[in-house]
Amino acid sequence: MEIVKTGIPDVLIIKPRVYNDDRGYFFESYNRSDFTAAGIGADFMQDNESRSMKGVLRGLHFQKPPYAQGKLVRVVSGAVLDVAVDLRRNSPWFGKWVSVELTDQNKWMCWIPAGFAHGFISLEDNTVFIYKCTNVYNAASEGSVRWNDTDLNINWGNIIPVLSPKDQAAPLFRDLGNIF
Ligand SMILES: Cc1cn([C@H]2C[C@H](O)[C@@H](COP(=O)(O)OP(=O)(O)O[C@H]3O[C@H](C)C(=O)[C@H](O)[C@H]3O)O2)c(=O)[nH]c1=O
Repeated sequence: MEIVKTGIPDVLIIKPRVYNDDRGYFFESYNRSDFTAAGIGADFMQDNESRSMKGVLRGLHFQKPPYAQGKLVRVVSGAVLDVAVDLRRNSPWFGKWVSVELTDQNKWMCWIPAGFAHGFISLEDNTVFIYKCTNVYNAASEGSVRWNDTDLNINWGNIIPVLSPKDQAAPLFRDLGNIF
């Protein structure tokens, strides 16, 4: 596998080695020793899956400490533009964002450490998004930030987004307070 640093060095793109043959393909989607050696979450505690029609935007979400989550995300069907926002106040990239297109064709994964808000917009119908989390779900610890916050100025592309009422009403970045 190839590990690629993004514009925020702690957010990594993992490009797995895909073995194609007449039957189809095979690749290792997770390998504890290789991923841990690359600095990617040691103990994952929960796996999640969601399916989204084209335009669905889920995010930007995080869980507050002590339930902060690192996420190893990928697409098994369809395509997303995946976005991570640095919420770590002492980070040189505080308030900065990176994005990467994850598809069932490139089979890329993205590692988003704890301390980031995460979200994606689905680029195709029936996009199935799966991810490993380094902590369990804790509803009371959930936090979010507005997808189109002008201080963040995230480029989500040209698809008109479809959001949950919760995400439509997410707080502004400037109102988040000191979380990480
Ligand atoms: C996240 C989560 C949700 N739920 C329940 C709570 C709701 O009744 C229902 C849908 O939750 P929500 O609308 O928050 O789902 P998404 O909008 O896909 O949330 C995710 O969106 C972005 C992409 C993320 O990075 C987070 O992992 C996660 O917040 O599932 C659970 O039971 N367990 C969970 O871990």
